[in-house]
Amino acid sequence: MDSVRSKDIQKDRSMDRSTSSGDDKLFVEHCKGVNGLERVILREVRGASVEVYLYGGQVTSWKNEYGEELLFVSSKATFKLPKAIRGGIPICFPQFGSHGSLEQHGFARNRMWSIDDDPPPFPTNTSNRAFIDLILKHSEEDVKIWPHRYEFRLRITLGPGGDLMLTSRIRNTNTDGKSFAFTFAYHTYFAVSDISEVRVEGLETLDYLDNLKGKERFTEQGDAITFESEVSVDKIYLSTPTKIAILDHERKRTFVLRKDGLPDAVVWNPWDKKAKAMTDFGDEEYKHMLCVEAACVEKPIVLKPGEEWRGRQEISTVPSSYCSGQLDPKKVFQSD
Ligand SMILES: O=P(O)(O)OC[C@H]1O[C@@H](O)[C@H](O)[C@@H](O)[C@@H]1O
Repeated sequence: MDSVRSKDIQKDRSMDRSTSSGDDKLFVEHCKGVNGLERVILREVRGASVEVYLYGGQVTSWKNEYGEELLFVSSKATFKLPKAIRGGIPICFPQFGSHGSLEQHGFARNRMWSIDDDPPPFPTNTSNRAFIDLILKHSEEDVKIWPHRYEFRLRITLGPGGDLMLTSRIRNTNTDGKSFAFTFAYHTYFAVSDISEVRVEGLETLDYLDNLKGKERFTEQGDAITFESEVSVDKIYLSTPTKIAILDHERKRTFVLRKDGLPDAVVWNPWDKKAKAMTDFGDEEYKHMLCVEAACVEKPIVLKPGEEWRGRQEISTVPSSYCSGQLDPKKVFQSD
């Protein structure tokens, strides 16, 4: 679907060569993580870092230049196959949630991904040195549950300013002429000081499907979304703007999420009852996390053989000591 111009191809090739030089070890370190699982650490000169597990192709840590953790990972996360790691940024593919016949959130989050040493050209900003390319392909086992061949390439980049970018490129490699359809999400767990101090801006007045009410469609009323009603929240906002802001008043920090190719956004917090029912989640941890997920759920993406889809999420933080009215996500970006 996306065509890449030859100029971009040349630029990318020269960049890909530069990333194999010795000093790039400063930016990309390969090591073992919890339970001996393969892990990659991306570092930027000012001190920001990102950790990625090949298990699930999953980001499990994103720290700013002061070493503060910006993502939530449960203290009870197992880091053990076949359970997905609870926290960070699980990849939901080829199915979001229970919207289909596959296991919840699809299988990409509990498969072992590989490093993609020779990714096809990729138009990127040449100042980005800290990035890793991962790939997941169909296995003969998976073809039995989802009868399609695909190549899923994931580039994870830590920008010089500490921004975290994830770009997915999914290609239909079926040889039987069949198209396939999938739904998708970057299931990002943001770390927050106290859920009752958090507001989400950019989703007000939109339609959403309520997962807790049989996926029925409603329209969000009122101002920005807050979490004080002492019940779990599990909503799929439809056709959302490309920028969403998550404001943590207590910590005076705003997360800014930008997305492309992903029209929907899921907001999830399990609250206390569901938290207690999850074996890999602490009873009180719901207070310190909020999932805001760039997603494509309502209208599945359909790819013909040879076609490729791209979906991108970029997250960054800005200090927030704003008061209401200044919280327009566009303004947050302009000050970036
Ligand atoms: O426990 P899981 O499979 O990781 O899912 C967690 C939650 O993920 C959210 O994205 C879904 O909207 C919720 O319905 C779900 O409960």
